[in-house]
Amino acid sequence: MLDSLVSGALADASERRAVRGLDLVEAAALARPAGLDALEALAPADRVKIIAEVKRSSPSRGALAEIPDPALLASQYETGGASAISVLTEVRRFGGTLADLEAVRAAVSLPVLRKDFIAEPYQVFEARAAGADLVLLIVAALEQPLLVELHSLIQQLGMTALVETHSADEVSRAVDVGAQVIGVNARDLSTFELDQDLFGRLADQIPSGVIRIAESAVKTPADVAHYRAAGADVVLIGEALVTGDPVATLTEFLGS
Ligand SMILES: O=P(O)(O)OC[C@@H](O)[C@@H](O)c1c[nH]c2ccccc12
Repeated sequence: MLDSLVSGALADASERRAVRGLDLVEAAALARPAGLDALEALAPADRVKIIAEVKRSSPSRGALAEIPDPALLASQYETGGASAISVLTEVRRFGGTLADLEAVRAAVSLPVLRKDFIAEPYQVFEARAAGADLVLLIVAALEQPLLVELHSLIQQLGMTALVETHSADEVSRAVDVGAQVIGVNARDLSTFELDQDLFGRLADQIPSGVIRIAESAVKTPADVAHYRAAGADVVLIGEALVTGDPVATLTEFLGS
């Protein structure tokens, strides 16, 4: 499944590139005002932080919410106390677009994450051109040399990579590239199985000084507390926020 998500995302990127070539996207990326400091926004604090996700659907859960106005949802996330906004830009299975990300960028003053299946430099330039401050890199989808290349391009463009892992081996690969932000996804992107205890098993392997993010499977304040107790600085939440009242849910989760 992960392979087909990546190849779909690359096919879509190559269609976009046929319309708007690498030179144009690169120029647009370089013309953007400097991005926001995601490392500062997500820095460990005496309370847990939340990255709130704009997510219409997913291959494992199907349709979640229509989200006719992603900018409005993102503003509600900001009001509710989110520290950053994640925007799914994958079209085929998640129903997102880069236009969603641009709209969100214009509506909030928080760092914005491009959540997609990034596997080539063109997609990184697109992210910056659309106003992203953070870009997701999924270790399981990338050979190490490509992970190194994309990670360094993200940094050169003044952005921060959220390097996503799902095993001890992947955490060491993330540490090897010098990741400053490491996520552990409770969902296995090949089988879609959830393991909420995976974060706790891997957290000790993430060096201190690196921001630790627990991703997926948060439905209740107790789930937030569970990840916090296991050492999460930040929790990334999608479904529970798009299917509930965003401000009330965030307020409740941040109080936990
Ligand atoms: O909706 P949830 O269970 O709160 O999960 C959010 C987020 O972690 C999930 O959307 C996600 C984590 N890593 C990904 C990689 C690609 C696509 C989606 C994801």
